[in-house]
Amino acid sequence: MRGSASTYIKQRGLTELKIAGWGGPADELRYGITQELQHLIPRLNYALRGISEQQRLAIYNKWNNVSVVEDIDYQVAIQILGILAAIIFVLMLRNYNIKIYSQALEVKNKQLEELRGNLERKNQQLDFLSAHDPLTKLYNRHYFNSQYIDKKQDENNVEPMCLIIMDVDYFKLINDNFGHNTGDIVLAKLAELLINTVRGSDVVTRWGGEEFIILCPKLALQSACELCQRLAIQIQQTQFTDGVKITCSFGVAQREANESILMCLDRADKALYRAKDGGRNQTCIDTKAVDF
Ligand SMILES: Nc1nc2c(ncn2[C@@H]2O[C@H](COP(=O)(O)OP(=O)(O)OP(=O)(O)O)[C@@H](O)[C@H]2O)c(=O)[nH]1
Repeated sequence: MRGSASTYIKQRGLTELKIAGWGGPADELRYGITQELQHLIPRLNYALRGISEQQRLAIYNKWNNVSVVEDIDYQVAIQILGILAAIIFVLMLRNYNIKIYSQALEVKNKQLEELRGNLERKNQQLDFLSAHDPLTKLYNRHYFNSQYIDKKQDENNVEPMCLIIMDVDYFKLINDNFGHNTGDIVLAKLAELLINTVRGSDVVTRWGGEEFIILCPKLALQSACELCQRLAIQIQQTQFTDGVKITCSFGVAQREANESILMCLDRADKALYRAKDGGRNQTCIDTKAVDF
């Protein structure tokens, strides 16, 4: 078979054919024989054993023209290595880019977090400013209006509720005699005194320049008047600043059934007017609802 493959290769001119495998000269010499000639086998074997190694190689080379090429295709290996290196490089580049991007994202996130915190603080400040008076830190008129005047009140609420309007007497003189700054200090201290004296549930509002409203839920008229007395005494006893002493006038009204807070406030205001008219430093009460 080997002889015929070799002949076939020669006949066809397949001299460039490369066969991977092993078929070196160490191969034993073999022969094929037809059945009729079997009696020649012992003699042929004897003849084969008598062939020297050199002769064997000569026979082999004559009939076996297949050369063994131990060929490793370095070009393919280099190409594969190149592709692998390129893939590794691309992956490393991608990882590097992801790392840089993540770091930049982290910085941006931190900045965003700071901005969010600042915005939240600013919003809280804005919320506070929209509801409070900056000088006294009490609720402002806008807050009182939105919470108690504009909002529909619960008409079925039968709990007593009182409104007190308090105004500083002759406050203009304090400004005139001691200066506007001193006037501001007096107002801020007065606000502190009010907050420290009323109950936690009472709502103290700076209604205007030196005018304040105290909304007292679940408080009967008598108790509201007593609160005014307590406040009047404390205010008279307080040294506000630089020996400045003040007095205040109070108007009180208890909310009638189904009466709006605005109407009740109007009655309290009228009572305050009477207190001022009656000589100041006193409390006046309005007991009946007013028709508009
Ligand atoms: N310092 C200071 N003064 C203020 C402020 N708001 C209003 N005022 C002053 O408060 C004074 C109020 O004066 P008036 O309305 O005449 O009342 P009054 O002098 O208290 O007199 P009666 O209320 O009638 O007892 C004015 O001089 C205002 O300029 C403020 O925020 N700070």
